[in-house]
Amino acid sequence: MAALLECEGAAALAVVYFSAGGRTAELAQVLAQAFTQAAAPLTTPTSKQWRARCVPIEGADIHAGRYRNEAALAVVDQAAAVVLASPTYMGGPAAQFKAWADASSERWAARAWAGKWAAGLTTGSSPGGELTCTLQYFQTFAAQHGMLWVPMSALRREGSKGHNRLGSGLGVAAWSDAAQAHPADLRSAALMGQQLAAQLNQRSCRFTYTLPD
Ligand SMILES: Cc1cc2nc3c(=O)[nH]c(=O)nc-3n(C[C@H](O)[C@H](O)[C@H](O)COP(=O)(O)O)c2cc1C
Repeated sequence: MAALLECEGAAALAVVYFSAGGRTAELAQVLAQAFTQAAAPLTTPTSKQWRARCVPIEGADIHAGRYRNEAALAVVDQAAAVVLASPTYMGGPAAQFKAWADASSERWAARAWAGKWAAGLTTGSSPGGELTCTLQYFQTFAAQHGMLWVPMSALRREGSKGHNRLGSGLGVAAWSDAAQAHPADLRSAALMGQQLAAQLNQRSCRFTYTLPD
């Protein structure tokens, strides 16, 4: 099998999230903002401005269990990287997120998202609430699409400037039993945004394949 690697200059990040109570949304927005800020100095006069765009998964777009919002899916088509974000519900992503993921199956068949970068973010009310299971699902989903996984590279750090409180390597794992996201988790989300900007600065690649006869 011959594989042809194509590199593109333009890049943008889609942050796809479901959030019922606002904590995942808060983290997703901080991540997106940190990406856009970190990417701004990387923009050249000839390249597109690198921006992150948040794509909320709305319950109103789910009909009889099926997610139907082609415009929202198309945001990912245009992006070079995607962040998959959902609260952990019963040890996995929320059903609303899964409905969105299932709606990407035509793109899976067309290899439309292959070669994009992907990262994950989840929230829970408990530090031992199987957050890792949700991140593992996101990684599996990314692999099915042929996307390239970006792990959480920052180690656990305690203290007033701490981050990655759970020492997660798979992605941003945040937990709070309060009404808002924890400051350390907001820093984790920002770090992931910065990391994705740095990743895209190194290389933005799309793959096409020539299958054997
Ligand atoms: C149906 C349901 C199931 C949940 N399951 C888990 C779980 O398995 N693990 C956990 O840590 N938290 C669990 N939670 C708590 C949520 O993950 C947590 O409140 C999360 O921060 C909510 O995110 P949001 O504010 O973005 O909606 C669950 C909440 C609901 C409503």
